Amino acid sequence: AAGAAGRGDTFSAVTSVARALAPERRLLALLRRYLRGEEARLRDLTRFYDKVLSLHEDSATPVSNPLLAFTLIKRLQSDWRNVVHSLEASENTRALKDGFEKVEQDLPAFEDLEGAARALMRLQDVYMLSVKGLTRGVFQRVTGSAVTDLYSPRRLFPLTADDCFQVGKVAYDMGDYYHAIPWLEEAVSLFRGSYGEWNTEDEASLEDALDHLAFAYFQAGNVSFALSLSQEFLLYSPDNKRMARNVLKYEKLLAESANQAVAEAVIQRPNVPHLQTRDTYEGLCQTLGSQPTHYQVPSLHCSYETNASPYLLLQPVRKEVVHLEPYVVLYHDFVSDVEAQKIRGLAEPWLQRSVVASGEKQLPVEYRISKSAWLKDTVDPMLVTLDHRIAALTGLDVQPPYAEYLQVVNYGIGGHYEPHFDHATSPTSPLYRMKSGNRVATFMIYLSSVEAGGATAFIYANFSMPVVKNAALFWWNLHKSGEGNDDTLHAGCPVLVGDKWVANKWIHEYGQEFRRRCSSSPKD
Ligand SMILES: O=C(O)CCC(=O)C(=O)O
Ligand SMILES: [Fe+2]
Repeated sequence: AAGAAGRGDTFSAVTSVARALAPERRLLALLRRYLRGEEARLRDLTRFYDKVLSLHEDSATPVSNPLLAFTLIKRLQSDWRNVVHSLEASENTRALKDGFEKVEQDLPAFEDLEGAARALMRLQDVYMLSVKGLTRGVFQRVTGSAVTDLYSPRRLFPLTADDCFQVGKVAYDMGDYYHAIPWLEEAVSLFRGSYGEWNTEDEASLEDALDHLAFAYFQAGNVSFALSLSQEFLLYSPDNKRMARNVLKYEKLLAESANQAVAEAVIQRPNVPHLQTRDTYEGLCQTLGSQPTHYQVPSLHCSYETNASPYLLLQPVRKEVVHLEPYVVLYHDFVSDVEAQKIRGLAEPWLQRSVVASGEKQLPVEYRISKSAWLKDTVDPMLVTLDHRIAALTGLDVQPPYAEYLQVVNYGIGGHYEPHFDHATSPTSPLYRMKSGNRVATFMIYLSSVEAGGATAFIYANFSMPVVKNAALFWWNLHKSGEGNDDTLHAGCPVLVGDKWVANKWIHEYGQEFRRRCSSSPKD
């Protein structure tokens, strides 16, 4: 089916995560059938066992009874053989495995596990969340001694030792010990607490977690932690030669450095090269909605926009000027709940992993985690109505090719769009293929609310807009001269909790000549 999540394509949109509930329900039905089968089998074995046992427990078992003698011989010659060689257990297992194979092509792939683990680490970084808290199922920011709940879930979903191990392992395998350490710490501490209990579904054990954590500490320059974790490992697996060699190596290193003062290595968060603006960006994501209000800036105001349009005179839209340079406005209740839901529904079957322009190509990237779909006006008459409304509000021509089709976006787990420009910054950009110039303006509609996170942050303009369901955000990307306005650098913050949907209408330069006068001053 169109839009069905392929393997490795589940984590990048919350809708596709939701779709993964279906195969799990099939697996549950399969396991229930298996358990019923095994219960029946064990009940029958228990019946046979009890029957034979009762014959033996009767001290006066009269072997002289020819009937009893016959059944004893029959049991030993035939019954026991049938019991021991019964195929039922393997038939039950076979059915379980065959059923699993049928579901298998619909299951998330390793890329999904990696993507979901990286999402947790991204949320941990951007919102300064405590890993210990996340493990317990809470979203807490810990700064010094202050603990703030960023979101209080109605029900806690704590993580297991093996869950934490898998997150840590994804970081570990990328050589990212900064993130590997806290997650493996949680894994070790949870595995210690339940030592001796084994869960069938677990991939890892206390030994695995100790092994990885010891090496991560060693890589991070903390030899004494690496040593004590390795020694603990040897308590459980004394015959492991590799670990015994590591212990000797760590002891030697510590003895050598005992005379010199060792500076405790402080491990740095891995740097993302394309994100120089990281600190500002993350600050804006954390302080959701830090836009100045009109009380602070008198020229920012609220009004009912009619724009002399007959359409808007009938139904004015409440307009809030959010920022002046660059000029950003928010139109409240631009769509209704029904319209927002309709647009999401129209797009859903066509959602594909979002791409970004990279040179002349379009590629999926780690810094944009979402799925999106393009909706032509011909898909539904409601989209034409929407275009008319955008045109009435902005005074711009949004007919193709002067504007792009509507791009509907659904964010994934920790989904985000790191700081970027909507307009092309290189003459070879695929955006110019429409031959109607650059993206002069963005009209972005919030089609959902979110529980936490997911604000739209304007980095250089230094404000962020929290998701306001049904509202639309408008801004000019280009100066009147046609030059890109660098102050429009903006981002979609990672979604902490929720299913975030937006729709973009990108309006191009051509066609607007008489609607927005040009100017040779780049400042306009
Ligand atoms: O989701 C957001 O808040 C921003 C989205 C955005 O900037 C984009 O899609 O170009
Ligand atoms: Fe954007």
